[in-house]
Amino acid sequence: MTVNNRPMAATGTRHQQNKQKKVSNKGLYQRAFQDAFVKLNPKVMLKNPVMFVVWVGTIITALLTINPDLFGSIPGENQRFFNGLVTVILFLTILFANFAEAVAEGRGKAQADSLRSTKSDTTARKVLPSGKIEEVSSTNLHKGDIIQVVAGEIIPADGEVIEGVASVDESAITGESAPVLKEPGSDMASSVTGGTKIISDELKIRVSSDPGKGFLDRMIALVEGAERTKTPNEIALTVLLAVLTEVFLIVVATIPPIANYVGSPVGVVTLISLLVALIPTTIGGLLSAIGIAGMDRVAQFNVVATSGRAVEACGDINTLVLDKTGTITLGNRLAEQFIPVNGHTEAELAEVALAASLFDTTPEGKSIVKLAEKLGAKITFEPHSAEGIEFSARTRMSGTDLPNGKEVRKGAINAIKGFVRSRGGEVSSDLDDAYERVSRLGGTPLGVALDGDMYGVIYLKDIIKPGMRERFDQLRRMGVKSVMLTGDNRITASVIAQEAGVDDFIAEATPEDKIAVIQKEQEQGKLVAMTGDGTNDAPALAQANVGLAMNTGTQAAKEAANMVDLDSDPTKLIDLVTIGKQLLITRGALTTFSLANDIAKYFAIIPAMFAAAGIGSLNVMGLTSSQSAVLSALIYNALIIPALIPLALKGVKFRPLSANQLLTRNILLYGLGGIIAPFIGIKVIDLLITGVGLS
Ligand SMILES: Nc1ncnc2c1ncn2[C@@H]1O[C@H](COP(=O)(O)OP(=O)(O)OP(=O)(O)O)[C@@H](O)[C@H]1O
Ligand SMILES: [K+]
Ligand SMILES: [Mg+2]
Repeated sequence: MTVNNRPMAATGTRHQQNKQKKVSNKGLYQRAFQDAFVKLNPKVMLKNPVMFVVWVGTIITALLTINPDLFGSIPGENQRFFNGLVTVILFLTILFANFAEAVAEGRGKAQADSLRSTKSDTTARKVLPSGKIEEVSSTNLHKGDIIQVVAGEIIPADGEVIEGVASVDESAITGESAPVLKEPGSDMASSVTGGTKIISDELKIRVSSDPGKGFLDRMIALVEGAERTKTPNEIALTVLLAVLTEVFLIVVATIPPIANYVGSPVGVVTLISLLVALIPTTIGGLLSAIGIAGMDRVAQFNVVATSGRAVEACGDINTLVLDKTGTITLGNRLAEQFIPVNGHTEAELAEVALAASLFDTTPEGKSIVKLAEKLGAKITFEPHSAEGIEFSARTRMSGTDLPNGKEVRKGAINAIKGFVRSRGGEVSSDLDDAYERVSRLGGTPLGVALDGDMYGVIYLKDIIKPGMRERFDQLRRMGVKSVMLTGDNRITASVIAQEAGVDDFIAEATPEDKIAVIQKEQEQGKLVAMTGDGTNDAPALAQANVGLAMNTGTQAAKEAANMVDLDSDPTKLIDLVTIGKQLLITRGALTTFSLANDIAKYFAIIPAMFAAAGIGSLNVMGLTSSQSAVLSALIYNALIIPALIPLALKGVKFRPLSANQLLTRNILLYGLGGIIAPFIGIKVIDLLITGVGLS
């Protein structure tokens, strides 16, 4: 199964189509072709040691084309036409490698252009401390400034809404055309992004980023690859390839004395050809393209990664920490039923539940009000003289302080039990039956109390997202353990955990528990990924090796995380793990293939070199002539790069197997394939060039 055609990734697919529309492929290749020449600059080439050796080799063979006797003359060797052909093939090898990188960068560059077009310098209306309004350029807005934006205007900077309610079109950033409601206070809806457009009403916004440091600026720099630095894995592989190149350089340098000894002197051009054929040009030429394509694939899933390192880390994740509500379940928990206890009636419970939810703006709160009103409950106090107590993850309760001094609360069962006892009440024995009944259905039970008097339980119904079990099974096969973290009670947690098929769960978790769980895993040497959206998730997101914040989340969460999901779909972490693994596997597979190729090239060129010494029996491939053998090996060596560009960009087909199974499979496929393919390829090229009379 590949990442791209997975049916679950419905949002990803939709946005992929979206992005593809913005980026035309024709322009992409044209630009990449130009960039391939720009990258010939030796300063750029130096970053890639393998290709730099080819670059130096090309210059030498070019000189030897102009003056074949530059390094003295060897009979039958110094031929201008042959040298010229080698020069052209080596030059194309470099060009193909540069083209691979340029194509990989292309989509990001085009995306950056389209983002930049939404980012125009506008005039912003800054609200001065005196209350007066001053017009300033949006480039002069700083953190902490207060600005006013009205319908039809582009929001000039990132910020938090402090006044007003308005709908905002965020399609410039998310590709999602449905407008989003923005209002102050709530975690989900109060943060706005510069470059998005207000389509109704007006907002007062406190600017949260300095000029050039906004979300859009960061995103442009990221997709453009300006901030791309090699990841630790990539550096390690580059060093390995450089060492291999050096080893082959030494090996090739020892050939002339031996060749002279056996009476078959070898020319410089043939030696350079052998060197280029043996050094790992295939993986050397495709390495950065693979990394860039990984970042790009993440971007196509509408996720912004702040570094290639984060994308790679996804591939090495051992433990995935997810929260329950909204991640494993659909999360629109709606009140389904009131279950009275302690001798109260359903109507009494509905009335207290209504009072406790009057100021609760969460979807849960609103749904409780709706159900209570449907059952005929009425408010029996003056709302203006009552005070709403907001829900917090720490208290796990919300409610209302009534004008008559009484307090109504609703919340997690243990929290409500604590509240009732603290008000001198007793927990009635039928409460446990009620909450267990709800929990066994996988629902969230909320206890309702008025001071020390327990009224009953609200059943908040939640549904597990379809296909979760398969996704966790898949993760398990990849060796990734899933842990569900929830503020909900043990029974509900275990029911959902079992049904969804997670490996482990932690119930009644506080924000502190979240970070502790991650630390504990990391102490055992595990790499941990986590999703979250709230300010109280921020420390855990920063602690995790991969933190995926929801775009609807708070600024704090987004800054702490190293990835932001623009669609706010937490299950995307599963796709990211797949992309990360695919990136690592693709790199491994192409390295294996590249190195395995050497065997055939060796058998093609070495016999050719010593042909004059009469050891033609070495010519196991039966190639036509010495020159056609060298040229065929070099042409194969050059053509294999563009031939593998699609694989480097798309990634090796990914199967959810354990690391060991994958290794065995890939060594078989890319190792054996890498040994066999060039024997066939070189032989075919040899027949072709002999046919057209090139040699
Ligand atoms: N609006 C609310 N009013 C009162 N209590 C609530 C409200 N929302 C949730 N609760 C209770 O608080 C508990 C913790 O909720 P919270 O949303 O913080 O959970 P969490 O830690 O994010 O985990 P998850 O979202 O996965 O359940 C809930 O299980 C529920 O019992
Ligand atoms: K090579
Ligand atoms: Mg939650």
